[in-house]
Amino acid sequence: MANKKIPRATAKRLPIYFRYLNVLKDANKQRVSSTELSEAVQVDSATIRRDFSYFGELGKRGYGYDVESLLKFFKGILHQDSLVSVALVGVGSLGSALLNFNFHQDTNLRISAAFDTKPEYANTVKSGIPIYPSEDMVKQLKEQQIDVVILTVPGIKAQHVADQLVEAGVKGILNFTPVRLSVPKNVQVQNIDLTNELQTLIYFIKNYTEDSIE
Ligand SMILES: NC(=O)c1ccc[n+]([C@@H]2O[C@H](COP(=O)([O-])OP(=O)(O)OC[C@H]3O[C@@H](n4cnc5c(N)ncnc54)[C@H](O)[C@@H]3O)[C@@H](O)[C@H]2O)c1
Repeated sequence: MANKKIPRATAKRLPIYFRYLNVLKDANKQRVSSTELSEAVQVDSATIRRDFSYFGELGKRGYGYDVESLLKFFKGILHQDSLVSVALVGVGSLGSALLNFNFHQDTNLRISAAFDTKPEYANTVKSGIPIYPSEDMVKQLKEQQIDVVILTVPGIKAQHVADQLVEAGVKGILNFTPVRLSVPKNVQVQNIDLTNELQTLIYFIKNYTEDSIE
């Protein structure tokens, strides 16, 4: 069931559900109704039911959802039951901020290695994370069996680095550069474009009244 294809929009909402379920667990709540969940995560209850339906019967009509079992289920689906090591390439302004952030709370994600071309960064430690010279990148990624990389190099270097990441067997790239990367089909790229996000937000503010938002 974990390998079943689900829509991308549903997949993007799973971490939101997971985060809120953790909040409920910390508050010792044993069950949650779909209305309560809907209000907390700001996703309408029909969408939640449809999202959950991709995974079979997760709740009972009139009972709602059992927090503990739903949390256990999402942990498996989101691979949160084991530590996931992530690497970061490009320790500049944005890269340094992300190293410092390092996904501390409530996740199993850790940046465990960083790479940069600047000789002065080579073999130093920043925010507790070792920085390796980029000549060692392919070897280190293979040795440390890192599948996921955060890419924060200048746009002009992005495709070249992406090619090296593919060579190293990386399966997913969180791409902060403005470049649309060309990678084989078995490699997933998630583009984070802050300008785009901001423009979308402004578009929604200008074009949707409160009544028309789903
Ligand atoms: N700074 C922001 O707020 C921001 C926001 C959104 C997106 N971005 C994008 O993120 C990327 C990084 O931005 P920045 O402001 O941190 O840039 P930056 O110039 O401060 O940092 C880039 C770092 O990448 C390193 N680098 C260059 N080539 C490399 C290579 N081949 N391998 C490994 N490291 C290499 C550089 O030495 C440098 O330390 C850019 O593509 C930028 O467009 C930045």
